[in-house]
Amino acid sequence: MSAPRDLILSVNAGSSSLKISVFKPTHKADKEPVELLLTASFSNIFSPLALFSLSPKAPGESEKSRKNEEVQDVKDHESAFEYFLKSLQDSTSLERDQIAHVCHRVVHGGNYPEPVRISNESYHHIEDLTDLAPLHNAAALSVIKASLKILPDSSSIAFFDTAFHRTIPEHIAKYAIDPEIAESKGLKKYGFHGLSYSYILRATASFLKKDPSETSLIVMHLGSGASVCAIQRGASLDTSMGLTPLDGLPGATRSGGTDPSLIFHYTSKAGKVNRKTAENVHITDAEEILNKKAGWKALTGTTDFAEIAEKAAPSPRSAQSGGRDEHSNHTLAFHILVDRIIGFVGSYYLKLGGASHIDALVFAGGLGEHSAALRSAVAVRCKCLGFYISEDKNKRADDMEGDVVDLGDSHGQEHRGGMRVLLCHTDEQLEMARQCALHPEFSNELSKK
Ligand SMILES: Nc1ncnc2c1ncn2[C@@H]1O[C@H](COP(=O)(O)OP(=O)(O)O)[C@@H](O)[C@H]1O
Ligand SMILES: CC(=O)OP(=O)(O)O
Ligand SMILES: [Mg+2]
Repeated sequence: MSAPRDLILSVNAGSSSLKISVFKPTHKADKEPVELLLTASFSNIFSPLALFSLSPKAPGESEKSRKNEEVQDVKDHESAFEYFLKSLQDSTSLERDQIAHVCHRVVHGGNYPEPVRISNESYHHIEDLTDLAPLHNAAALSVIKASLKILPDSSSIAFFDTAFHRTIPEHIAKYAIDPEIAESKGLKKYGFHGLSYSYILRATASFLKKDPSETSLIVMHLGSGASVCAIQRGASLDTSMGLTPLDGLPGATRSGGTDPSLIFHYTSKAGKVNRKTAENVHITDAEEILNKKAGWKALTGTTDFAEIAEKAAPSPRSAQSGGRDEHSNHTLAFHILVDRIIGFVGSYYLKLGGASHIDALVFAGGLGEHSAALRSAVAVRCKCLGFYISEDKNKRADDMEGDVVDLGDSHGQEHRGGMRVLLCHTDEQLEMARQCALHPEFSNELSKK
C-alpha cells in the first residue's frame, strides 16, 4: 500500500541560501497544526562549493540520514532543490510521492493579500514583479519551475512576504511623488519579511499570554536582509523596507536607505554629477551595485557578521578618528548598523504612541538571534526609551530553551511601563506550513489516512 500524500514541503529561497523543511499535518484542533520531520539548507549557493546540511527531526528517522557536506553539483537554487529531492529519496524514509503541497516563500507578491496556488497567471504575475525584488523573486521562480517539473502531482503554492504589510496606512505606504504615476506603476511601500513577522507576532503573543490582535511590538528581523517592523494591535503599521527590499537597514550586500540622488553621484568625480562619466553608469548597474556590492560586505570584505562583531571596537570612535586601527572598517560597519536600527526603533516608538502602547522590543533573524554583541549595543541605546536587558541573560540567550526568550531586566521593567525585550527564533518555513495546514482549501487536499 502506498504512503498517504500528506507532506508539506516549505521552501525559502534566500539571496544566497535555500532553506527547506518537511512537515506532516497533525489534523488535531488541540495541537500545533504541523509536526516537523526534517530540515535541510544550502548556503553559499553561488560559491564554488555550496554547503548542504540535512537533519532528520522525526523520532523514527535514522541519524544515518544526517548530512553536513560540501556539494559539487549545486550552482544555483534550482540545482540545489533537485539535489535536496534526490537526497530525500536516497537517504531518508520519506518518498517524493508523499508530498502534497510545496510552499514557496516569494518575497515580492505585489498586492496579493493571500497565498496563491501557482497557475500560468500567478506565475507570470510573480515574474513581472521580479524587478522589484532582484535578489529574490527569480530564485523562487526557478525553484517553483523545478517543483512543477519534478513533482507534477503536488501543488505549488506561493506565500508572500508582502502580504503581512497590507495593513500599513496609506499616508505611511505612499511616497510624496506624482500620485497618478505612483498609482499606475504601483510605486509604494510594500514591506518584506512578512512571513517572519507573522511567525514572531504569534509566538511572542503566546509567550506574553496575549491575543495577537491585542499585541503591539517593535520587531527587528536582522538577517542578511534586515528590516524593522512596528506592529500595532496585531497589524503592520510601518516597516523599514519599501518598494523593494533595498530600503531601510543595510544588509550583507545591500546598502539600505541612502539619499536617492546618490546613484547619480556614485561614479562621478569629486561628488559632482558629471554627465559624461554618469552616462557610462546605467541605472540598472546602480541597482546591481546597491543590492549586491554594498552593505557590510562592501565595508569589510565579509558577509559573516560574527567576524564583524568580533573585530569591531565597542565604541565607534576608532572608526571616526581616521581609520588608524586595523579593524576600523569592521567597527564602522557594526556601528552604521546600530545607528540605523535605533533610528527605526525610535521612530516606531513614537508612531506606536510610546511605552504604554508597546508590549515588547523583539530581536530575530541570524544576527538578532545569534549576535549578543549587536543586541547589547542596540539595547544600550534603547534604554532611554525604557527597554532594559539583562547582560547576563543576553550572553546566555543561545543556550536558553524555547522559541521566545526573555532578555529583560525585570527590575527595570517593574519600574517602567512593563515593556519587555525578547529574542524570537523565527521560522519562515514553519509559518508557511502552518498557514497551509490551516487553510480551508489547501488543508482539504492533505490525505487524512
Ligand atoms: N553567531 C553569529 N553572530 C553574528 N552573526 C551571525 C551569527 N550567526 C549567523 N550570523 C549572521 O546571520 C546572517 C544570516 O541570517 P539569516 O537570518 O539566516 O539570513 P538569510 O536567511 O536572510 O540569509 C549572516 O549574515 C550571518 O553572518
Ligand atoms: C526580503 C529579504 O531581504 O529577505 P532575506 O532577508 O531572506 O534576504
Ligand atoms: Mg532571510
